[in-house]
Amino acid sequence: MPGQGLPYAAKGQRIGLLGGSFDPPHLGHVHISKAALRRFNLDQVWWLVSPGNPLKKDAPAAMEKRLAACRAIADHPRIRVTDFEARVGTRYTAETLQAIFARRRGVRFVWLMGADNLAQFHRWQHWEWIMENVPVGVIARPGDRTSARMSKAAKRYEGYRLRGSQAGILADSPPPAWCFINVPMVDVSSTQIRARGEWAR
Ligand SMILES: Nc1ncnc2c1ncn2[C@@H]1O[C@H](COP(=O)(O)OP(=O)(O)OP(=O)(O)O)[C@@H](O)[C@H]1O
Ligand SMILES: O=C(O)c1ccc[n+]([C@@H]2O[C@H](COP(=O)([O-])O)[C@@H](O)[C@H]2O)c1
Repeated sequence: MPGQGLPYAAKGQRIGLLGGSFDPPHLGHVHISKAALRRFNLDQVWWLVSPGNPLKKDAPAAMEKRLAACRAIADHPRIRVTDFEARVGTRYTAETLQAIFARRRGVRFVWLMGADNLAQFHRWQHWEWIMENVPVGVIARPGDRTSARMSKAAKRYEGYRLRGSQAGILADSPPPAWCFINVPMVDVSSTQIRARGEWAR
């Protein structure tokens, strides 16, 4: 089966998947990727540049523009950028994960997201399947810690939450397993950058 732009990973490696609109990418993405590499004991983080978030009504900037900006800012040997979702024709994370698992057997994946996404995770297609099929690492984000902790997904899977001190074993933990890590927070968002007129769609 062709890789379709999926980075290489050896069997047994621990890979964090950071899905995002990256419209535009910013230092918050770099910061949480580095924090995830360290705290979740990962070998790589792959940025999955989304063709378009199914819950966002406005289309993002062109894929080529976002990919180029991601590659420029993610200048780190263990962060890889891919347009895999556009190549396989999916924008739903559950489908993306199935496609990745089929192409990279024996690799240990962790789904990464900021706290704002945990707060609305129960609106994602097949969200319970996601929780039950991949460990999930959640990274603190300014303003979203409480709503994330009180969210439907957090409550439903509270019994499967690893403490922050156990973050290093998340990738090796059979799902459901998730972990919220408190890291120094970087208050930047793509919305702010677009509002300042520094990025055109
Ligand atoms: N500053 C940040 N701190 C923590 N997580 C972040 C931060 N910025 C982005 N993320 C996380 O990175 C992932 C991709 O984010 P995305 O590309 O949507 O950026 P964004 O800044 O949230 O964009 P927008 O403002 O357009 O919604 C999401 O899981 C999001 O929660
Ligand atoms: O699968 C879904 O239903 C779903 C709903 C909302 C968001 N997502 C994914 O969540 C990731 C973060 O999206 P965003 O726009 O907040 O960067 C990105 O990979 C999206 O495809 C996925």
